[in-house]
Amino acid sequence: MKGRKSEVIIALDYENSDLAWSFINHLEDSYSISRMDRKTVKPWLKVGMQLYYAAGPAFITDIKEKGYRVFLDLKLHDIPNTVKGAAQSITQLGVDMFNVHCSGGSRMMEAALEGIDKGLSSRSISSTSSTDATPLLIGVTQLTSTSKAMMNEEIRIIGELEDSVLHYASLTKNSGLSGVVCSPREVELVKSKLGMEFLTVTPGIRLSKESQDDQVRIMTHLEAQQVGTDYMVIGRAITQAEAPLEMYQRIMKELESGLG
Ligand SMILES: O=C(O)c1cc(=O)[nH]c(=O)n1[C@@H]1O[C@H](COP(=O)(O)O)[C@@H](O)[C@H]1O
Repeated sequence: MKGRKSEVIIALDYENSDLAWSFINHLEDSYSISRMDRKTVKPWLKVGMQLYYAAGPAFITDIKEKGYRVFLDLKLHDIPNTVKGAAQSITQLGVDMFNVHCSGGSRMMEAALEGIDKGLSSRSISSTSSTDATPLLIGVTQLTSTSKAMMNEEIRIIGELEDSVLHYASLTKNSGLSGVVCSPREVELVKSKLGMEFLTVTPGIRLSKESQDDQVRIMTHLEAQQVGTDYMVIGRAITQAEAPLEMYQRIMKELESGLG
C-alpha cells in the first residue's frame, strides 16, 4: 500500500554463524543502548541456503529465542510429497516465513501448505519453538537475477518477464499461498491484478543504481517503498557495508522520512 512503511528483511548471507552473530550482537547492543521497550519488535532476519547449510536448524531456534522474526529462504522445489515433508520440518522450527519455487506447480505449493498444517499440529504436541503462529508461505516467481533474454533463451519461457511473474503470482494465489517473491518493479502489477492483501517480498534492492552485482531487476529502497512493497530484502548493501549496523539504521531512517 502506498504511503505505508515497508518492512525491511535483513539477508544474513554470511559464511558461518560466528559472522552472523557478530552482526546480530551489534544489533542487540544498539537495543540495550537505546533501552528498547520490551514490546518493540525486532527486525526480520533472512537465513538463506549458505548460512542454513553451515549453521543448521539450531541457529534458527537461537535467533527466534532472541525475538527476531525469521524468513527461512530455502526455495523449496521438489515433488509434492518431499516438499510437504520439508514444509512440516520447517514449520516445526518456528519460522515466520519461508518460500517455495512457483515453478514446482500448484500441486507442490498445496502440498507445502499441507506440510505446514502437519507441522503446526505436531508442534502443539511437542512445542520446543518460541512461536506458534502459522508461517507465511511465499512463492518465488522469476528470480531478480533473471533478465528477459535469459528467461526467453535459457529457461525457454517466451514473452515478457512481467507476464511470467504475473502468471506465477496468480498460480500462487490460487494455490492458497500468502504472496510472492518478485522484483520491486513488478509490485504494482501484482498488487493491481491480485489485490493489495496479496504480499510482495522484494529482493533486488540497491541503495544506488551503480552497484547491481548479480541482480538484474532492481530498485532503490525508497523506490520499492514508493511502489508499495510489503517486505524488502536487503543483503549486501548492509552486510558488506563498512559499518553494517549504521547502514541498517540509515536505511530505516531514510525509509521513515521517505514517507513524509
Ligand atoms: O528468495 C529470495 O530471498 C531471493 C529471491 C530472488 O529472486 N532474488 C534474491 O536476491 N533473493 C535473495 O535475496 C537476497 C538479496 O541479496 P542482496 O542482493 O545482497 O541484497 C539474497 O539472499 C538472495 O538469495
